[in-house]
Amino acid sequence: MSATIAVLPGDYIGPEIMQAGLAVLKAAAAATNFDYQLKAYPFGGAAIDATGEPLPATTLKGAQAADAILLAAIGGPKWDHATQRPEAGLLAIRKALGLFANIRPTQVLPALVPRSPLKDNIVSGTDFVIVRELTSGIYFGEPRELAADHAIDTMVYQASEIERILRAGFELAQTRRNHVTVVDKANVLATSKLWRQIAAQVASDYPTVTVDYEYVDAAAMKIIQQPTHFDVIITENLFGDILSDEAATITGSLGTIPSESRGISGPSLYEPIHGSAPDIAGTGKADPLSMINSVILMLRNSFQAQATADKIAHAVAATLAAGIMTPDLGGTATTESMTSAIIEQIKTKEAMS
Ligand SMILES: NC(=O)C1=CN([C@@H]2O[C@H](COP(=O)(O)OP(=O)(O)OC[C@H]3O[C@@H](n4cnc5c(N)ncnc54)[C@H](O)[C@@H]3O)[C@@H](O)[C@H]2O)C=CC1
Ligand SMILES: CC(C)CC(=O)C(=O)O
Ligand SMILES: [Mg+2]
Repeated sequence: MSATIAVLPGDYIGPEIMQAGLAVLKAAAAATNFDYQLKAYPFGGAAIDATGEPLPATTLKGAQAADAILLAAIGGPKWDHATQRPEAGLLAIRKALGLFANIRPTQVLPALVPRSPLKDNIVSGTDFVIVRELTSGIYFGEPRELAADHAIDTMVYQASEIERILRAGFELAQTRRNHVTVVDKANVLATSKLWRQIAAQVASDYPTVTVDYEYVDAAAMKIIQQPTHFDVIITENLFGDILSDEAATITGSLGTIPSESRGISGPSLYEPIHGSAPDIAGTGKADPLSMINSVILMLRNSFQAQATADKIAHAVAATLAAGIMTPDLGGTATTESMTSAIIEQIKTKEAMS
């Protein structure tokens, strides 16, 4: 049966990197007989322009009906003063699909060690995953108010929301190096104190997993100072948002990192962790790897299409090893030439096999 993929290209560099991801998917699927169909929907700023809403009902329905969702990125200055912002659509689709667990890998590929700002041997071997709670916390809490003389945001967590994300993280750790770091601000925040209590209970169900606790400020430092310490970091929505951009940077570039957002049931959503990069849109400088790596994650986790995913992963590694990379990694390739080089690798390997 053919896999149905909902495609949400979004704004600014979104359509540029989506085109790259889909071109690579097409080449790898042809080489491995992976059968799929794409259905594209407006989302974010593009949807506001087309329909007045960042998440039109047809887009949500299409996403719900798909086997997996590929999203590039939304938002940007064009909609800064619009009645509705594209980001509202992003929060709404995550909530509507119940995508509470956001998995953000941080892995320094061998070919990219010299491109990391850390560059030394602390970096090599860096391979950890941030498990970010995605549908609660301060991005969703009420009351929320913006007045001339004050503003309010509210951080709320239900115990059940904390427990399910902790369990997702512990389960993941069991498939990796059996180590969890719970990141919070339990010296100040009530929500974090509850996280620690529940983490201690959940940990007792996973005796093979070692656990440590870090305050978020210290964790931010340790990610730079000792990134190989981490295996699975579990944290709440806001902290995970911030720490994952920081962690991405030590891999060489924010422009390479994918993510998966999953719920209890229904399709997962795969997207780069970065935004729509309005500063480089239309220049050919957008790194397509974040989108291509999101395609790889989708193939592995939603479709168990390991051969197709491996085909792309090997082509990416070979392309980087040949020194072909976009300016964010210090190279001179364009989005298009990088994508073509990866497709060429897929076809060359196919011809040889
Ligand atoms: N999931 C999503 O769609 C997200 C959307 N946003 C939205 O994106 C818009 C822009 O936000 P920014 O704060 O500028 O963050 P951003 O992540 O778009 O860009 C930050 C920096 O990273 C660079 N960058 C990002 N992706 C890149 C890529 N693939 N290749 C090369 N360089 C890349 C950009 O050029 C920029 O210098 C905002 O409206 C924001 O709300 C932000 C984060 C996530
Ligand atoms: C609208 C934001 C919460 C998007 C973002 O920065 C992210 O998900 O990483
Ligand atoms: Mg973010």
